[in-house]
Amino acid sequence: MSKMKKDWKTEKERLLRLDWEERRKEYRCQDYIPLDKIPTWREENRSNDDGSELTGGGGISDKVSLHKGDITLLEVDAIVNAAKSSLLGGGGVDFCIHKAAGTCLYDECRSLNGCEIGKAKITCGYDLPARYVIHTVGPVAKNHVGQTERDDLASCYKNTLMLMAENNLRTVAFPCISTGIYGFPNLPAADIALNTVKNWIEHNSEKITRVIFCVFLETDFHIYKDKMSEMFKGSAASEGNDVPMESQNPDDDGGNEEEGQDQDMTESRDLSGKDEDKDEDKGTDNDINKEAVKEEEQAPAQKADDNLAEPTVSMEVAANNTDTSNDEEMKDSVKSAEEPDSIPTVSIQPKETTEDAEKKE
Ligand SMILES: NC(=O)c1ccc[n+]([C@H]2O[C@H](COP(=O)([O-])OP(=O)(O)OC[C@H]3O[C@@H](n4cnc5c(N)ncnc54)[C@H](O)[C@@H]3O)[C@@H](O)[C@H]2O)c1
Repeated sequence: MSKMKKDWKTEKERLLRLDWEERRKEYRCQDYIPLDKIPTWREENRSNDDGSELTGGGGISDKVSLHKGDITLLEVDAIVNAAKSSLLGGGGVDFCIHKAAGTCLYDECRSLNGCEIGKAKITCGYDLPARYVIHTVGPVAKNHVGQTERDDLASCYKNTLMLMAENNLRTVAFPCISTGIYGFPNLPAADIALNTVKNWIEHNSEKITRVIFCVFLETDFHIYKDKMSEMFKGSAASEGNDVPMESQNPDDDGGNEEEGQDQDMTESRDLSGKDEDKDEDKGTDNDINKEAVKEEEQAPAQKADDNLAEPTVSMEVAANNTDTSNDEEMKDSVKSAEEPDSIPTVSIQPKETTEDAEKKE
């Protein structure tokens, strides 16, 4: 039975008025993960192997978590989408978020007129357990990481956190931005993510309760675990004097911020076309980062409501989705995801546009 088409503005207003209890009745998936089920780094790593108390990093280790799993299940103020510049959905985590949020997310994204690399834009979370989605566009690195790519990736994390603070949101989950299709090597990406977030929390700790690094690949889990163990090891006496995070990648400076650079949180690269080799979305989706996609585990099924079978969306399926720069195809692929157990693996004939539908009413 076709569902009544919801107007995203009305739906957004209604949902954002609800408290958590009422919101929970609206989640598409009932196996959501509440924040209190995600331990902080300190809670999870009470002591070192030799039993010594893990300290250092001051309050930061009480404000960050490492979580391996599907970001669409996390019940936080906002989850971050590694989006494409059109914001009209695609594959990977972008596909999973749109699929779990429903078509209102797509409709609101269309009203945003895209997003520049390194910048961030916010929408409602709709059917997700997260109240909001912050969409950010990472750099296309294709395994080439120059200063531009490092700065752009750092800007994704900084601008997302800025947007969180501007909207008085306090709990956020990040995927490993740009490390999938956009081909940013996992190690330097993790360095940049952890150092940028750490620097931001050090200057804004009263504005944030929790930052969750939500990894999906086993590779990333081990990279983040090692780096976070390093970052938060040390005596109380050296509080705030964390071990600097050097990339283990010899030819990478790890994106460590210059002293004082982290004061300017709104900085993102000037996109006036100065950077000829910047190749935003053209052909990027053909550069599927085969390594990352090969290792992908099955994304946990999104439990829709009872009468929908539990489609399993693997990164492979998501990654092989036809590029949906054509917004109608994306809309259809999200819509069909709401119908019983259909996961689009081929491009779908564009149906009527939103405007056509409205004309009919
Ligand atoms: N054909 C397409 O249009 C197409 C195909 C694949 C990906 N994409 C996406 O790729 C571009 C962004 O590249 P990217 O490397 O920043 O993102 P990405 O390719 O989605 O990978 C980013 C990270 O997210 C991880 N991930 C995947 N699913 C989940 C999940 N459910 N929960 C948590 N983490 C997850 C993934 O393993 C990787 O570590 C955008 O165009 C976006 O649409 C597009």
